[in-house]
Amino acid sequence: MPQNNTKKIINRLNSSATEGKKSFALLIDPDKVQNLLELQRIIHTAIENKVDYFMVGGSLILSDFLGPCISHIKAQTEIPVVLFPGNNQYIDLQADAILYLSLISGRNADLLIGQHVLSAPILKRSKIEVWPTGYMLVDGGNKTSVSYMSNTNPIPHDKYDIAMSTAIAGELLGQQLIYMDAGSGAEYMISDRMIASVKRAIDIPLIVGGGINTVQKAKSAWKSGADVIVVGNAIEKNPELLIEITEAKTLLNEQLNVH
Ligand SMILES: CC(C)=CCC/C(C)=C/CC/C(C)=C/CC/C(C)=C/COP(=O)(O)OP(=O)(O)O
Ligand SMILES: O=P(O)(O)OC[C@@H](O)CO
Ligand SMILES: [Mg+2]
Repeated sequence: MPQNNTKKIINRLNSSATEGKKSFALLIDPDKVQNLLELQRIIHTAIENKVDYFMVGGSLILSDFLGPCISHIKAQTEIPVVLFPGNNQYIDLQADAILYLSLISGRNADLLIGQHVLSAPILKRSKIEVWPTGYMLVDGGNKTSVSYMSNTNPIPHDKYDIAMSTAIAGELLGQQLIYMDAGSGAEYMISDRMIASVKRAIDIPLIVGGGINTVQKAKSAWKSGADVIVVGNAIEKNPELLIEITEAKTLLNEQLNVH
């Protein structure tokens, strides 16, 4: 059975990026959801404030909440749910799309191609949109779950040329998105200068995440060139931040004259 070739959601993401419209993805880690009531509260706030994407996933998922998280969101909204899997076990085909991550900042063959071989047939048979994504870890000051679990060295925080060359290589290899991540709960987010140099070098959308924990950091990531920012930890700690960030996004898009 063929893959869904229409790829409506990534096409929309591409158009927004081309127009310069900024987007916001809320990352939900199924293991951090205490109960369905709490999940319901965050989903409700996210829908009310019109987040652009839900991302669901983690480096290590121990709970049985991945499926219920996705079905709860899907039951209430058309906002796309995008899987953000740490490995081929964390796939749930109820999601609308999957970040098909290849960890191009690392030299771990399993995360460059191994997990893909294991998951390719099931994805090919499904209707989920598969988004080929060059995933780049950048040092954010502390050891994060993703750097430990991936057993790779992140790109040093101030090595702009390495980041730029890696992103270009990803694009030339056919990746459709670049995701630069300082890792969940990073001490410091990716620098404005690195975001700007990567954005200038590529013609595909740029997703930035890791350590974005204030509205100022969200704005500076967008202004530096991120098309989509991803926030997880900080909203788990303070759900009000979701409202502030979505307001800042609306304002910025108005200033940029993109709606
Ligand atoms: C192709 C398929 C099916 C999987 C790809 C697998 C790859 C390449 C993964 C890259 C390495 C990795 C472990 C990514 C996980 C990134 C992720 C979902 C991070 C979310 O945050 P956590 O790392 O769970 O942070 P916490 O410590 O805050 O829970
Ligand atoms: O949890 P935070 O630090 O917001 O990071 C989000 C995401 O980029 C992690 O992979
Ligand atoms: Mg996690």
